[in-house]
Amino acid sequence: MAHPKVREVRAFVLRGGGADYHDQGGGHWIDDRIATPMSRYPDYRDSRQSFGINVLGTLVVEVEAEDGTIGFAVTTGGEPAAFIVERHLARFVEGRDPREVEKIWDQMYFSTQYYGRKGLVVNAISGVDLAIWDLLGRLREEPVHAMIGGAVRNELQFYATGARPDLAKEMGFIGGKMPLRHAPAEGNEGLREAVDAIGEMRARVGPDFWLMLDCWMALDLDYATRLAHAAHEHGLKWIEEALSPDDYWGYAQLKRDVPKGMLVTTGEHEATRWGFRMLLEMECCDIIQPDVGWCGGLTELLKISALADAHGKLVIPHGSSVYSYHFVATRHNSPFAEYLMMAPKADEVVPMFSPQLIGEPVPKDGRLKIAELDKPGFGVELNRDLAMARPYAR
Ligand SMILES: C[C@H](O)[C@H](O)CC(=O)C(=O)O
Ligand SMILES: [Mg+2]
Repeated sequence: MAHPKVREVRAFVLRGGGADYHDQGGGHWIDDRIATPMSRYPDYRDSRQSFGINVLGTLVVEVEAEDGTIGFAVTTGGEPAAFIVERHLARFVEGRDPREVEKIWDQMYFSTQYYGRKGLVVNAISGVDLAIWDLLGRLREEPVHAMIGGAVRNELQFYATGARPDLAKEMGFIGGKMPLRHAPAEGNEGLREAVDAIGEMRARVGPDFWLMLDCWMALDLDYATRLAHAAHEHGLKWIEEALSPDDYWGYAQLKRDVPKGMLVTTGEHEATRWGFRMLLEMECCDIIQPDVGWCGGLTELLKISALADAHGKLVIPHGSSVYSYHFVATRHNSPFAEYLMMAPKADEVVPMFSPQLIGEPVPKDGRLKIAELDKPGFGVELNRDLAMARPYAR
């Protein structure tokens, strides 16, 4: 059957929120004091922007077919990722049938393996892969979830990440994940403050609401274990990304040492089936949290998810808005999704990738009907009123 080939791949850079959700203005909870691996340096403790968390900005990838249909995706990676897309990856997509997602992915990954494998390069690959899936959906007039097996439920349920799990509860979410503010360099006093903050939040949300803690790679094994035990009395459901993503051994030990009933989660900074194989085979966690815009795209997430399923583990993707929702709809081992509270005070539900996407669905009462995803591709449009640069146009 004839199918339009890809005419051109284009990579743009955009600033200000959106897919680079850490690129927010002043006063946003996400740039408040949050524990990070850089917290060991007092100069970089108060704001993650101080050490450059938002230097990259958003990457927009467009893939245009010969008939003029354009698929697109947004992720992080900014200008360096735009270079990789235009000057390296585009050659494996242009002139190709977009249905060859496997071959294209394979060629993008193995041609960059000598300088890639994780991080920025796989981030760039993810952007191209998602844009191809969006293009395929538009060409076939099918939502992405229908092309990857179809929805297994009628609606998605969400937990919310943000500074105010108490408000998330009022908004109908099934749980709230709060950021950890203090890192090991701040000593036992910081640990006590962290546990008190969890206790205070528990008092506000009551005994049954899921309460989780995001540690953004800030801890060492000893501190994470002590924190987990101290937080257990406040019914902490899971401790997330406690350690460096490279410390598989530490995660395996932490999972053995946390109090019974507390879950260990990680994986938002992990990539590809090979990275997740380490987490799964070494029994590092209970839930893996790949970010579809960083882990290798949807083509790779499907493999990661099958691997997790075979290990009896849940896949709850990190953030990623519609790019996650279409996936979560289709997998029994993804029973709920994350919603990142992008309102500066975490006090209202706003589109996660605002202002970059138009028509981005948001949870209502902590839920989203799959019918809202029933549009071609990922079902969103790019806000073309925003200033986009194409630094590496060919
Ligand atoms: C709140 C966390 O520090 C981070 O910004 C987001 C994240 O890790 C998550 O949503 O999970
Ligand atoms: Mg996290």
